[in-house]
Amino acid sequence: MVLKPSDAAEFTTTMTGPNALKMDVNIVMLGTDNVGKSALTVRFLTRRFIGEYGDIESIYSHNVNVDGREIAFGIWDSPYSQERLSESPAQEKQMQWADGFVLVYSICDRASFNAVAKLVQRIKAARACAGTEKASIVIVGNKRDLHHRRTVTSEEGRLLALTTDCQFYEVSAAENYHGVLMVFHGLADRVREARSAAKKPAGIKGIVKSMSAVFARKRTDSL
Ligand SMILES: Nc1nc2c(ncn2[C@@H]2O[C@H](COP(=O)(O)OP(=O)(O)OP(=O)(O)O)[C@@H](O)[C@H]2O)c(=O)[nH]1
Repeated sequence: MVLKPSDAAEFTTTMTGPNALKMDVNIVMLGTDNVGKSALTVRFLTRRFIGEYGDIESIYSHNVNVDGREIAFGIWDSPYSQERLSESPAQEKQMQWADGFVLVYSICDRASFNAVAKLVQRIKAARACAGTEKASIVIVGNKRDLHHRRTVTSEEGRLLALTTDCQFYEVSAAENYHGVLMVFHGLADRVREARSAAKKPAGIKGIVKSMSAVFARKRTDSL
């Protein structure tokens, strides 16, 4: 099913608990032009690589069953525009809607890699500012089949992911369905973990806080 971005607010993000058997995951695809955002999306949705994708902005919905758990993916794929990579009302809307982000660069295009590095920081800052749960981000180096034209090494991609607490995959939307599947399933796992962590009490600080609350209540009770 394809929705228009204007339907984004109506596209529910309900979730009945981190261990529920059904889970909704909204994903935004970001990256500079021609890196393969649409190719990755279409590969995941249809298992096919069709070569040319046009410039239509869409939100796709796609249900899959992973290890007995149903995941309802919403995937927002928009053609590259400078506006989407910088602070803007359009980006704000995507930030609020998204549970996770797939940040795509081409291994043959260093500028696209640099743009991903900036995007990671921007997303983290926006989430921290909004006080929402930790951003779940997957960094994807696409066009692995074009290794003879590579300008970004695998190590650089891996290091960026390691230092920014993101997941990392190098894939070829053109040649390998399984790698693309791993990207989306991996991101769904991260989203589930982030939701579980957000529900847990805040470690030792949380325990001290709740004990203080109990003792404070006892003191007032005995007065
Ligand atoms: N060789 C190769 N080409 C790819 C791969 N993925 C995408 N392409 C090609 O790269 C071009 C751009 O792909 P798109 O999926 O349209 O890229 P996009 O990031 O959505 O681009 P914008 O819509 O401009 O933002 C197309 O010609 C694709 O066929 C890949 O893994 N390998």
